[in-house]
This record gives sequence, structure tokens and C-alpha cells, in this order.
Amino acid sequence: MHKYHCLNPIAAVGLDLFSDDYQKVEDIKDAEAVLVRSAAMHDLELPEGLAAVARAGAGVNNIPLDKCAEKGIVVFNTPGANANGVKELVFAGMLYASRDIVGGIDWCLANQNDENIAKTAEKQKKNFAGTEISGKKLGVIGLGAIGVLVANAATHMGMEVYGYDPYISVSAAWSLSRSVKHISNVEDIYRECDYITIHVPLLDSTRKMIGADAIAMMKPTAIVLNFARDLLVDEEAMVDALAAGKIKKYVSDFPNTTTVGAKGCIVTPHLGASTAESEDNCALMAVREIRDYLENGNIVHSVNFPDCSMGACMTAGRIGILHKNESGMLSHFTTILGNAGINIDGMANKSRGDYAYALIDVDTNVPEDVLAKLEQTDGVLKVRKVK
Ligand SMILES: NC(=O)C1=CN([C@@H]2O[C@H](COP(=O)(O)OP(=O)(O)OC[C@H]3O[C@@H](n4cnc5c(N)ncnc54)[C@H](O)[C@@H]3O)[C@@H](O)[C@H]2O)C=CC1
Ligand SMILES: O=C(O)C(=O)COP(=O)(O)O
Repeated sequence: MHKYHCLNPIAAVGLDLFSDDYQKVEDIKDAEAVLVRSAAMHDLELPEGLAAVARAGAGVNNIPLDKCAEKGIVVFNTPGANANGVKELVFAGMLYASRDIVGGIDWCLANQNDENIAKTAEKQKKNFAGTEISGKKLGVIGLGAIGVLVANAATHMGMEVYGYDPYISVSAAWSLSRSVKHISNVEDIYRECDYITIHVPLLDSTRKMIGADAIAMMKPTAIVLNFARDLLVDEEAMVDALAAGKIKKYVSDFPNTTTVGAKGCIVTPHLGASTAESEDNCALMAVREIRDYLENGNIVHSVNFPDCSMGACMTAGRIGILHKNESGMLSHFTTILGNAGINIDGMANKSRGDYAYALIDVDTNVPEDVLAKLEQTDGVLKVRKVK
């Protein structure tokens, strides 16, 4: 019986994919797999039996990836599964920032008891007027699952779209509209765009990527949208620039004490992926990833180990070895198995940065003492007997 724990509520359509061989447990200590959305895992004690964490979503800054890797815990995310949900909210943000829609709604509510509200509104509406997005320049920083959808949709809204992503994947590049202008210096976006939207992961290299210098380059009419993570932007500098009228609006999906209530800030409560469709897509993908790993040893969409897949096991046994990406590891494994008289029928070994994974199909059951020898090999993080 495989046991899983949910650190956040996960859509039922996904959990329903678990077969009768799976049991949901209330205590993470008992879990072999964890499903999570935005719950912070950095300070959590990770149980010895934990084999996999699946983030039902994109951002993994809430998960200690290296600590997990060192303990042989494979972390997955669900690339693209909530991208459309975020894209749609980005357009809502652009439109909310273009006219004072929030101020207009507030005005209506404040005047709800005015019998003449219809007439008064006609006089007041000029206070909430703004501009259109059609014909404006949009800069998209980060052209992954979300950035590509935003950029492509913006071209259909009549926007002139600038795209910046020095690490763009081949598949994202194929998906990107030909109308999107390729920008190789992000400063061109800061200087020229009317709307700037950021869609990069939060990493050490991207923290405060939009800093005071970048903000100083922007037009006084610029609208910045942040549906990625608040720490990507120097929000103190942003709030100062807004107060001084140096830029027009900052739209963020990440409420905090710096931005909520500050002049020019429109903040939503992390709603980007909060749609039925995104939640279902993420849950389905996360559960499939966990099942494929626990049942077949396959790694697909991991963020701390390499992807490595050999389909379903058709031989007598299969083992998965999570190990450091160091020289000589494979010869240790083959020697240990060979000395035990175990023939290798098939094998895949993939690496990613400091970590690697070997998936080995064998023609006989692998006994406990052989598994122990593999586990004791220097550089081995975890050995899993899949079959
Ligand atoms: N508001 C919300 O509810 C949601 C927020 N997010 C956030 O959005 C981020 C992006 O999500 P996806 O598009 O699905 O991820 P993704 O991994 O598909 O795309 C990220 C893109 O950023 C690019 N990138 C990395 N460093 C860069 C840099 N320095 N400059 C320019 N580009 C850079 C990568 O090459 C990649 O193409 C997530 O990491 C997460 O933090 C994601 C989903 C929901
Ligand atoms: O997928 C992401 O990166 C998100 O930010 C969505 O977070 P959530 O699953 O809504 O807590």
C-alpha cells in the first residue's frame, strides 16, 4: 500500500486517479508521497520514508529542492497545467490597470443608496477613464508556459509584443507567435514598453530582477504586472516610484504589507491558478507523476532530478538508484549486481547538475543484501526496489 499526504487541498479529480493501492494519510510522517501547492516546506522535517513530492503547480520556491535531492526525494511540478489560468488573470490585470476600474466599482458601492446614481455616474465617470491596450507595447519577460500564452494572446488584442527570454526552450520558441519581437536586451523592454509582465521562476539569479535601476528606466505611464512572485521585484523601489508618479501602476498577485494599500498598486490574493480548470489539470498531472514514479520508477517533470523513463517494467525486477553525479557510479552498480549473479536486462542513467538517476531492469528478484550494498555505496542517495 502506498501512502500519500496532501499539504494543501488537491482537486478530487486528481486524487481519484489513485488506485486502491493508495491510502491518504493525515500525518506526513507516514507518507511515501506528498502533494503540495503553495504550502511552505522549507522548515518541514522530511520523513525517512518520503520518496516523492509533487507540486500541483509551477513555482517550486516553497520546496527545499537540494535538501530533498540529498535525501533521495524526487520533486515534481506540473509544467503548463495552470498557465491558461494565469494568462487570463494577467489580461484582467492589464485591463484593471488601464482604467480605474477598481475605483469605479468602489464608487458605485459607495453610492448604492443614491436614487440618482445613474445620472451621477455619467458626471463622475471621467474620474475613472483610462486608455486601451490595443496598439500599446507589451514586454513579456520569461517566455515559458505562461509567458508564451500571454505574448500570443496579446498579439490578438492588437498589442505590439516584445519578448525576452535568454533561456527559452525549443518547444516554447516553436509555440511563440511570429509577431512577437525578439528582445535580447531586457532594458529595451524597460525603456520602451507601456505594459511589462514578468513570468520567470524565483531563483537566486532572478530575485529582485526588476530593481530600482530597471524601474528608473520605465516610462511614467508604464504598468508593471507581476503574476510570478513578489520577490522578483524590488517592491520598496516600486512603491516609491509609484508615489513619485514615475510609473503608473503595479499589479501583483502576491499580497504583502509593502504593496497592499500603496498608491498605484492593485493586488490580488494569489489567484493566478485558482480556477477549476487549472486546479484539475495540476492535480491530474501531479498524481500521474507520482504514480509513474512509485509504480514504475519513471521520473517525468522532476525539478531536482533528471527525467528518466523506461515505461512499464517487463522483466522480473527493477531498481531505481538516486545518486550523486560522480564518476564511477555506474561501474559500482554493475559490479555489485554482477557479483550477485544478477543480469541486467535494460538500463537508463541520466544526470542533471549534481544529481543523477539509474533505472535498472534485471532478470531476477534483487535480494535485500544486494540492495543494502548498493545503498551503502558512496554517492548513493537512495535505492528503491520498484519491482
Ligand atoms: N500567480 C500564480 O498563481 C502563478 C504563478 N506562477 C509563477 O510563474 C512562474 C512562471 O511559470 P511558467 O511560465 O509556468 O514557468 P516556465 O518554467 O514554463 O517558464 C519560465 C520561463 O522563464 C525563463 N527564465 C528563467 N530565467 C530567466 C531570466 N533571468 N530572464 C528571462 N527569462 C528567464 C525560462 O527560460 C522559462 O522559459 C512560476 O515559476 C511561478 O513562480 C506560475 C503559476 C501560477
Ligand atoms: O503554480 C504556481 O507557481 C502558483 O503560484 C500557483 O500556486 P497555487 O497552486 O495557487 O498555490
